[in-house]
Amino acid sequence: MTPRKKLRGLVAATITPMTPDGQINLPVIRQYVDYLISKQNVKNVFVNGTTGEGLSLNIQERKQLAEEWVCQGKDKLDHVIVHVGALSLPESQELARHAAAIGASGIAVIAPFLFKPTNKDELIAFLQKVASEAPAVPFYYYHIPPLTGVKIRVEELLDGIKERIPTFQGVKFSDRDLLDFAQCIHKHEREQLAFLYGVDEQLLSALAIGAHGAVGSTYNYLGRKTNLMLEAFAKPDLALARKYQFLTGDFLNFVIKLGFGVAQTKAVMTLVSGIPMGPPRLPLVDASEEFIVKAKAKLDSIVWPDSD
Ligand SMILES: CC(=O)N[C@@H]([C@@H](O)[C@H](O)[C@H](O)CO)[C@@H](O)CC(=O)C(=O)O
Repeated sequence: MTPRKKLRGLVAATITPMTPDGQINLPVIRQYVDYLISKQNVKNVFVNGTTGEGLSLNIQERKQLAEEWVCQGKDKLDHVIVHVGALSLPESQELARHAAAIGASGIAVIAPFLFKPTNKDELIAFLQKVASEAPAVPFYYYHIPPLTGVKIRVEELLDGIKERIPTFQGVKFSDRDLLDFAQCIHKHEREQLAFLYGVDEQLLSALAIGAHGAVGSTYNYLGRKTNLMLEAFAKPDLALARKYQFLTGDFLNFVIKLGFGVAQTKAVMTLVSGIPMGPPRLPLVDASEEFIVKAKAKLDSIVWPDSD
């Protein structure tokens, strides 16, 4: 897939649909692609990331999912970014070569998080070994310290990164440290990079400091509302943009208090889209019936500015 457009705007961190017995449910991807485009106005996806349970899948499953998204997204989606990070360097390299071979429009890599890099040079060395396996594919660093425990500041990581990784194209920044994020944007203003924010409930703050877009789980089912927030911000109509952020925040605040993670995201997506996302894979367990009832009631109670 040769991207015609720069990576901008919303990117859905895709969920991995599974059958009730826990196999990946590939036939659902076609419907999923159409749903994202027609109902959520989202035309970029990030496959096999956190929301996609990428690190809980085996290599074969990850390849099959990547292929299906690229194939079903052909001439429909703008970007299919495949997350190829793994704890094992050879596995990550194999996934990178595979993503290149199938025509993914980008690859992303998370920091290894069992044996962790202890400094910037160790992390770059790992990222470089993966990126070099796909020398014609844009490369994104996936920063998610709340899950990896790797807290190397991105601002420092990016210093000189282009010399080591010529395909470096940007960062998916899933952390609340907006000072670090702002410094990345500020220091690389002149380069054609994409700084994508990954804490959906704080996206408006990230837009204010120059985020080029966002990757997140909620854009699967709140993509249309979040796109209206982006439009309001661009106008600029900050009062309206805030309304959307407060309302999506109100929903997330509610479900986070109930206990919210990938399993619950799967349940909410099934509820909203009607597409069966199935159960999560252990150690995650299904969302409770009580959670689903309460989440639905909360979503139904929200009065959005565009439905006035
Ligand atoms: C920790 C986590 O899962 N963060 C999500 C957010 O989209 C998150 O679900 C959202 O902000 C709600 O808290 C994304 O940053 C993860 C993501 O993009 C991915 O699945 O690759």
